Amino acid sequence: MPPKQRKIAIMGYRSVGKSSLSIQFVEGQFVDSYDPTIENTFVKTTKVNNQEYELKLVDTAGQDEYSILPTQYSVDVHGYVLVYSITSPKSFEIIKIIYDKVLDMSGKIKVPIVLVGNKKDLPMDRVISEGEGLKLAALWKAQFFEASAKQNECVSDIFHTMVMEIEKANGNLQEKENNSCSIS
Ligand SMILES: Nc1nc2c(ncn2[C@@H]2O[C@H](COP(=O)(O)OP(=O)(O)OP(=O)(O)O)[C@@H](O)[C@H]2O)c(=O)[nH]1
Repeated sequence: MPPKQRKIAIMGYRSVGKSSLSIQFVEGQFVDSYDPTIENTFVKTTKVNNQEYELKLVDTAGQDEYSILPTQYSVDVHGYVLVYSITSPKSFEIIKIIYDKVLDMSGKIKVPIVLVGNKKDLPMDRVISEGEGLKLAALWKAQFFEASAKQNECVSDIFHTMVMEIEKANGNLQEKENNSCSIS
């Protein structure tokens, strides 16, 4: 069977680690420098539940409360990874605004979403508790992970779960992959 093609947009406030998560997943490395993204696309083939997928990741420019989402982010995007940093209260506020905008733009009541609290390798700087992330994800009925792009913790789980959420939304029920990262 040919790989199924799926497009995933990665969104969130500036500097939360959108590029780092994408690069860690696609290239298996972490670069400890900060280079603000304009927009980048990464492609990676991966297997989920014995099916090959060609994932196109759209690493977006960081959004803030004033950003107007380009309509291209609703065209043929199958799912959204919404990222905040556990070290940034602002990024947690902004992710709620982005969620509303994504839903508005899509015109649907539910779109496949995975919520990610990144930078969990910085416990001393933590300001957003796991419980707060979990509560927000429950409100959205979305899957939730805390992750570290730096330490490659739970990164591939994010994207595999995203694929399963997309399949679920398409009416293709999937068996849950065993994964120790999922918080519910
Ligand atoms: N400690 C730690 N630092 C991280 C992690 N992920 C990203 N960073 C750092 O945070 C900074 C921003 O990371 P980026 O991946 O560029 O963030 P971004 O969300 O793509 O930023 P924009 O392009 O401005 O939207 C960089 O200095 C990264 O090295 C992580 O999991 N842990």
